[in-house]
Amino acid sequence: MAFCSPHSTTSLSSPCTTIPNSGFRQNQVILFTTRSSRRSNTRHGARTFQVSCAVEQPIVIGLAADSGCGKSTFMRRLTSVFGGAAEPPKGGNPDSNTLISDTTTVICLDDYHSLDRTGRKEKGVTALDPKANDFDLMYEQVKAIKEGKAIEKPIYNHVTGLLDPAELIQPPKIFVIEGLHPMYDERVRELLDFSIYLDISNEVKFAWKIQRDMAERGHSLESIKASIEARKPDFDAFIDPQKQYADAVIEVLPTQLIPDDNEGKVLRVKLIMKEGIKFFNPVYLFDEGSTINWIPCGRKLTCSYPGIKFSYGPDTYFGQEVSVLEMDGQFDRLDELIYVESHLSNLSTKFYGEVTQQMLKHADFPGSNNGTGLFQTIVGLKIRDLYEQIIAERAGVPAEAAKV
Ligand SMILES: Nc1ncnc2c1ncn2[C@@H]1O[C@H](COP(=O)(O)OP(=O)(O)OP(=O)(O)O)[C@@H](O)[C@H]1O
Ligand SMILES: O=C(CO)[C@H](O)[C@H](O)COP(=O)(O)O
Repeated sequence: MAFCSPHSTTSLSSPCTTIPNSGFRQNQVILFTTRSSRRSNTRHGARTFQVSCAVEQPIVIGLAADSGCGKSTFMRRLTSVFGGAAEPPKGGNPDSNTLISDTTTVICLDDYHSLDRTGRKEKGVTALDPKANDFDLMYEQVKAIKEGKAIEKPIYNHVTGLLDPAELIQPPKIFVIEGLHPMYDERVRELLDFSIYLDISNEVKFAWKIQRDMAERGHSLESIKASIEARKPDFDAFIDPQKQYADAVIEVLPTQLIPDDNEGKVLRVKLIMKEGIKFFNPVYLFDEGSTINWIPCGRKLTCSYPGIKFSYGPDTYFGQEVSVLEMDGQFDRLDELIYVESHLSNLSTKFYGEVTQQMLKHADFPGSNNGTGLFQTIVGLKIRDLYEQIIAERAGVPAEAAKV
């Protein structure tokens, strides 16, 4: 059996053993290419490892949204679809932003901030500004992972506001990059097998921020307002435009069921799904391609005021053909969701009722009683399906044979 050593420069085709104490898996040959020389010393030597042997080539998913818009919640739902719990890297930095499960590794793109909190303040730029982020390194490392190579990714520490020493990330089956800029850089965008944008309207964002930052972080109403206002120009310039590139957009708006509602508690949520994406068939209600309005409240679905309304139909989004599924209102009883599920098609479930089961399992997550939770769960199932189809195509077998 071949043996890999840290300074090996040969690529071996035969299986190789794990480097002792390195954390590397079996069947990987590692060629260390230290790139710390071109990094500032605050980077603590981010490195790219070349790996050969029979390693997996991950599929790469991008999830874009502003801070506090539900990315972590979405990631927890996605991981759960694959059946595992996600945890930070074992024995690593307690402030790591990475979450690893059996199938997925989720990294936070804040780790590619090139300026720490003080640096941003000195230069007068926000974290949303591309000038505060290292897109070359982001591209290099996402590409390396996609090629099945391990990386040493920097860590941005949200507690201290500093750039911490890098952490080792192995290529998983599914690699998710979540954060402010997954679709900003064209090179990174090209590496994505699927992309999602969480588009939270200003009114709703404000309501969620108040809820979290006042209740959990002790911020004042004025400081929350000021922070949203301060971010807005850069959000509009650099974050929001990414939604045109997303394969699926979850748009969250105030309800239309309550006139002049400004509480932001009842939500109208749209799932905008691009047509013509390989391995992604948009979900539909009743009849594919028709325009449908459906009020399911009545004998089979309990609805208190203001009720629930679904809509579905074709549309265009940034000049591209899309299907849009919309839910306005909220569920009173989550177990009754099965009634709605039975009227939706192309859900990519493995058994009847899987959407309802997932939603019930995470009834305590934010948004479980409305379209945010429902559509996040559906997109999670579509990603599982996409993964299985890509793996099947690579292996030249029918998709059924690659089911996880
Ligand atoms: N679907 C939802 N319905 C209601 N509130 C929500 C929903 N999703 C998120 N929130 C609110 O927003 C907060 C942030 O959610 P989450 O941690 O998932 O977002 P995030 O984008 O990962 O945030 P950050 O980038 O700041 O870590 C939650 O604590 C909750 O208050
Ligand atoms: O928009 C953000 C991404 O989640 C953060 O504001 C950004 O990462 C800066 O972090 P900090 O709040 O620690 O200065």
